[in-house]
Amino acid sequence: MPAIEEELTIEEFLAAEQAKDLLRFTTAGSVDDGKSTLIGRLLYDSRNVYEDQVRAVTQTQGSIDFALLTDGLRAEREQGITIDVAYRYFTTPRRRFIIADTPGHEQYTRNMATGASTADLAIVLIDARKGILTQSRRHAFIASLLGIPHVIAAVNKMDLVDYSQEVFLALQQQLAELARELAIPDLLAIPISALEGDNVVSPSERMPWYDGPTLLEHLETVPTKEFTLDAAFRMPVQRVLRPHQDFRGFAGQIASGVIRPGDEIRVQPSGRTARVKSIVTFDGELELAHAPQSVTLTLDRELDISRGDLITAAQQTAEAASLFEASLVWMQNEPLDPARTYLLKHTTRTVKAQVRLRHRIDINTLDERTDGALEMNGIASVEIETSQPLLADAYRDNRITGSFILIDPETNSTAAAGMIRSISAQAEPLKSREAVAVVTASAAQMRGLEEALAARGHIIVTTRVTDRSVWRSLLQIGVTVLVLADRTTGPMLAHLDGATGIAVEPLLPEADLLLAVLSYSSKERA
Ligand SMILES: Nc1nc2c(ncn2[C@@H]2O[C@H](COP(=O)(O)OP(=O)(O)OP(=O)(O)O)[C@@H](O)[C@H]2O)c(=O)[nH]1
Repeated sequence: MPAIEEELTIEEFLAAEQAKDLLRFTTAGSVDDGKSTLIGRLLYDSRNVYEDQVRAVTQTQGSIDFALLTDGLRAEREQGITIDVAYRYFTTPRRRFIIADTPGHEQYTRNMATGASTADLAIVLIDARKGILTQSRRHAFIASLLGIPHVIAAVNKMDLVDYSQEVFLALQQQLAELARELAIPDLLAIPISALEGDNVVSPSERMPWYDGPTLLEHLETVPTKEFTLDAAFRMPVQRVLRPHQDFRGFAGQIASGVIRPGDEIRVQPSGRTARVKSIVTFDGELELAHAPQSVTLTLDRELDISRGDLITAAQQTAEAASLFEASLVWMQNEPLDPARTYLLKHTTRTVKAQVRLRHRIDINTLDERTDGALEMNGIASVEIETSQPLLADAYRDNRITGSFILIDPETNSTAAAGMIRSISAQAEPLKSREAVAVVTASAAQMRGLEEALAARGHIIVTTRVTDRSVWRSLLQIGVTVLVLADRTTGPMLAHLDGATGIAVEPLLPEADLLLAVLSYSSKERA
């Protein structure tokens, strides 16, 4: 551990640590490429291991087994972690780091997706003797799929190729091509020897031809906040706070962007705007807040805001959509079943979702395949339709409002991680009319449907199932009438169909709730 410098009190030391910025990174490599050795070397050379941990892995001849060091640390961390990713923390004078270390070679994709979902950077290990293998391509592909902005290709075991510049340059060129092919914006190749310590923390004397940064130097200086600060302001509302009559605040974690008192915001889905009056935190009011801080906003006017709403920059709003294209990384044993309804958790909301498989991606060749099922560790392009609209962005614009997880409603376990690729322009399965009347038995169902319709710009006339005369007259004046019926009221619709000349057109035939459009059949009109 780095020694606490004499002149600092413990409080000062902790405050200094907190003030340092944080880089999250993940590591990927094939078996025996040297991932454990590299992490051990990185922690040891940057003085982030305790002496007793070092003593335990020092061999009789005095050399340290770095892989064993990592495995020891890994075993300590693995207890109680359900998914197979160990998060390891270390710090240098310039930055704090969290490594999402993904051991286990079987469930690589799933683990990598879990570990990498919040990563700023991925280290892909390559054995200098073997070159770029199918697995290296796969790791780089997953990094690009997950939108990790920075990739280090650590060309390891340079000691076994005599620290050859030619070997490295050839690999560097192939890696640059791979980066172009996968649209990875920043890929840096670094020649290292994890075992000997070359270019990991200290520059290598055996590779004087290399004039780039060492691995740690690059980790310490690569930009981290570009996404969260440059992106449009987004804050999903977690709670509405109303401790007394005079205070009403909206609490949540800022997903992206910055906010200041006086900024104009918009609340979605209602679309209403207001200005930020104050930004309240435990430590007092702020003049500026940014992702990923948790804050409470107060506004200059009363707006009806509830949990699950999204506060955005007034002019840069998210899309309200219930139909979109996404990439999925499948994470559970049972393959995707398109006939089932899954739960979809997106920021602070959970809704029901239907998933249609477009094609799977062969992760080794990157080919698209329309045969076969989407199984554990598989990646696919899918179309998703949700029961209520999400307030979402494309993943490339926002990694938080652009991502979601699918939950298996039977087991409550995570079925898949998803990234929104595009929000469909045809997210308009309802007939576009100026007004829509909704007939429903329950207020709870009503609220969900109202939101969905409002988000699509419909005007809503509310009526009850029993108010037949009301919706019949609405039909007569040409208003689209939607009926949201459940299993008890559903049969009533079937009865309608034959007896009254009103056509019933189910919109979501598979859903638990029957959503149908009513119109007079042509027979009746004629
Ligand atoms: N010569 C040489 N050997 C290395 C280097 N890095 C790792 N090794 C050796 O390669 C073997 C595999 O290393 P590990 O660190 O266990 O590799 P790994 O299988 O990727 O690690 P995990 O999958 O994380 O367990 C070990 O025998 C290491 O000593 C290197 O830079 N040079």
